Amino acid sequence: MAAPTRDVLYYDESQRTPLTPYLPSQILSSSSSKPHVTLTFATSLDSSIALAPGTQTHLSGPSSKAMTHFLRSCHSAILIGVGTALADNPSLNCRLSGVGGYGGSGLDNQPRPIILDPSARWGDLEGRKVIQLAREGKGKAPIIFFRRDVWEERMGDEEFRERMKVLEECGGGYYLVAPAKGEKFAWVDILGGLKEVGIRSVMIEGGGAVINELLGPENFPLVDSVIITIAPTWLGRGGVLVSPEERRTNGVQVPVGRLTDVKWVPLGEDVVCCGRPNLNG
Ligand SMILES: NC(=O)C1=CN([C@@H]2O[C@H](COP(=O)(O)OP(=O)(O)OC[C@H]3O[C@@H](n4cnc5c(N)ncnc54)[C@H](O)[C@@H]3O)[C@@H](O)[C@H]2O)C=CC1
Ligand SMILES: Nc1nc(O)c(N)c(N[C@@H]2O[C@H](COP(=O)(O)O)[C@@H](O)[C@H]2O)n1
Repeated sequence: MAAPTRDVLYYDESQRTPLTPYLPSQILSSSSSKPHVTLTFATSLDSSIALAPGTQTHLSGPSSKAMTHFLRSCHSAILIGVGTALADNPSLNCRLSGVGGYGGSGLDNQPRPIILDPSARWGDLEGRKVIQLAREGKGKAPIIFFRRDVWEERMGDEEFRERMKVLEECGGGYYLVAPAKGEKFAWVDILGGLKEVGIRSVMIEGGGAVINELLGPENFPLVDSVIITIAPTWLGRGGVLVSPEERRTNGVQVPVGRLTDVKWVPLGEDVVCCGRPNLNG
């Protein structure tokens, strides 16, 4: 069945050009050990991505929302942490006119949702939008990254086996990783895993924990492009902050990171900041 028109987003051809230098190139060398990584999110003027932990806040205006969906159409996967999956119940598909399920054929240009859920917290798959959309042919089904030991233990449990069946029946799957620290995976392992399952480019959308990890000095070099929507609003204290851990050199506090090749693109009332990690700055 055709998608209702109100769901479909449009993003003008002329607005796409400024973003081109930050997008994954169509030809990625097979020798690259990781996919192209675009880190992207929407923030307030006081660096909050949500009003409070566990809640969803709409920051992007209509034009920057359409831009986000254009970005989704340019990547083979979208990745989020389970905190976002639980808080937002997101669709994680691309609702741009002309992509598969929204006027295009099959699942053309639909990204694969990836959820980092090391401890298997994301349950109730029947109630998840991403699962419904996969069944309706309007998006791909997710691949969940679990801790290997947690997955092995949980497979002893009937409810979890049923969950895996639901996932596989709608075309999704799972990938098992050994944690590097606590429940967390090393980002090189996550990106290596994505490459192994055939992902050539990934758009990492959040949430707070994921973004702050990637902005840290160890992981920032793994990021190829950063595309941030800044909305003209302050959310106030108590929100989900983008603020990576402080960094010290010889005991002196120094900036954590900086962008280079920067471009600012006004979109409606928002402004979009594009750049690449400045690894010398
Ligand atoms: N404004 C925006 O653009 C966005 C806002 N959000 C907001 O962010 C909030 C959610 O953020 P958080 O609670 O910080 O959750 P999160 O989405 O960053 O998920 C955190 C969880 O993901 C898993 N995880 C993270 N890094 C991992 C790693 N290296 N290895 C294995 N597992 C890992 C862990 O289980 C961790 O507890 C929500 O309120 C959501 O609405 C989320 C995405 C975008
Ligand atoms: N670009 C952007 N702007 C906002 O204002 C947001 N709150 C988000 N959140 C991210 O988008 C996901 C929701 O996606 P669907 O519309 O449900 O497909 C949400 O889970 C965050 O990752 N992004």
